[in-house]
Amino acid sequence: MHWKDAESCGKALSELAVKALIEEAELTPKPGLVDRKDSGAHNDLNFEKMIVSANSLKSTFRDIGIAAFLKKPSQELRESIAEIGRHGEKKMFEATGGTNTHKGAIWALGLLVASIAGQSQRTSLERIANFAGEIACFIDRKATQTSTNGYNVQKRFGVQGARGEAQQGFPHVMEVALPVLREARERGLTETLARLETLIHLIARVDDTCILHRGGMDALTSAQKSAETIIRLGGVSTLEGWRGLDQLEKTLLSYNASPGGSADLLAVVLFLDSVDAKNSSALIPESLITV
Ligand SMILES: CC(C)(COP(=O)(O)OP(=O)(O)OC[C@H]1O[C@@H](n2cnc3c(N)ncnc32)[C@H](O[C@H]2O[C@H](COP(=O)(O)OP(=O)(O)OP(=O)(O)O)[C@@H](O)[C@H]2O)[C@@H]1O)[C@@H](O)C(=O)NCCC(=O)NCCS
Ligand SMILES: Nc1ncnc2[nH]cnc12
Repeated sequence: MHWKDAESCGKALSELAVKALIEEAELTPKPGLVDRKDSGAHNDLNFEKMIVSANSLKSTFRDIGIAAFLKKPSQELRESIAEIGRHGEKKMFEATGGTNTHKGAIWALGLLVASIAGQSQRTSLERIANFAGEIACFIDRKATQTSTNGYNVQKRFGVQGARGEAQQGFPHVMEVALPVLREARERGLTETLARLETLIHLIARVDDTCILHRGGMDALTSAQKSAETIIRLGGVSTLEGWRGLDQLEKTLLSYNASPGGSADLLAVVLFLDSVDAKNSSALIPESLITV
């Protein structure tokens, strides 16, 4: 990809990132999560707050795109976007009155925005995800938070969480979710069902530290089994699979657990999908693309 300047790059990528967050929130139904219908396992959140939160992050993603413009993965880049990311988290908490809505999404989308902005040529999603992983592998020496929910859960259960997902180049996005979304579209599912199917595959596979933090390993195993059952029944487009969504919702609510990490990764999938779609069209005028 090649933009005219850093500002237009930051602005374009930020618009796509915020759009992905809004589309994730809008998807209904989503077991255990906030959607248009209800707030799932969250008593301090609702749909409007998710939208306010998504919009509050516009300047964060723009600034990350500007800071990373034509920059290769490096310690310096890692630390400069970490500072912008932390400022974004502050903005998110101000916008939501102190509730964590999009921390995992700021992390994942921030890294991917930086990766895309850094590349001087139109490139593949695989390369974008790998570059983001490389950036995530540098240590942020100025990191302030040590005892996060994710960190505590990683220590207790030995899972990789959001940090590992990014450092490995987003395997659940690239190898599970994006192929599921595309295959569901090819099968002729509506866009809503295709996205829901993608979310269910993520819940079945991701070690979501948000579920682990609230409900422990029992909650994670039960949620993954419920999601796997939906897949085994033929997915959300079958009557049995659709009915399975109720069981997944009941399972999550019985542990007061929410698959917030999977929701963030769905937003990542929607973001990368939109980047791919724009890659060959309007976002970048042909005259500005170097191949
Ligand atoms: C490296 C960081 C991601 C920090 O990670 P860490 O694991 O240490 O910290 P957490 O605070 O737990 O945040 C991680 C969030 O990532 C999401 N997530 C969980 N599992 C996965 C997974 N397997 N793969 C990908 N993503 C995952 C999840 O976010 C969602 O859940 C949030 C709600 O979570 P929580 O606060 O635990 O919710 P409650 O249960 O309601 O909490 P309590 O009220 O009970 O306390 C929701 O926001 C979703 O987004 C995890 O929360 C990174 O944040 C970091 O280092 N940031 C610094 C800045 C930076 O370097 N930025 C880089 C460029 S932008
Ligand atoms: N829709 C959603 N509901 C609850 N937590 C989330 N984190 C990211 N998206 C979410």
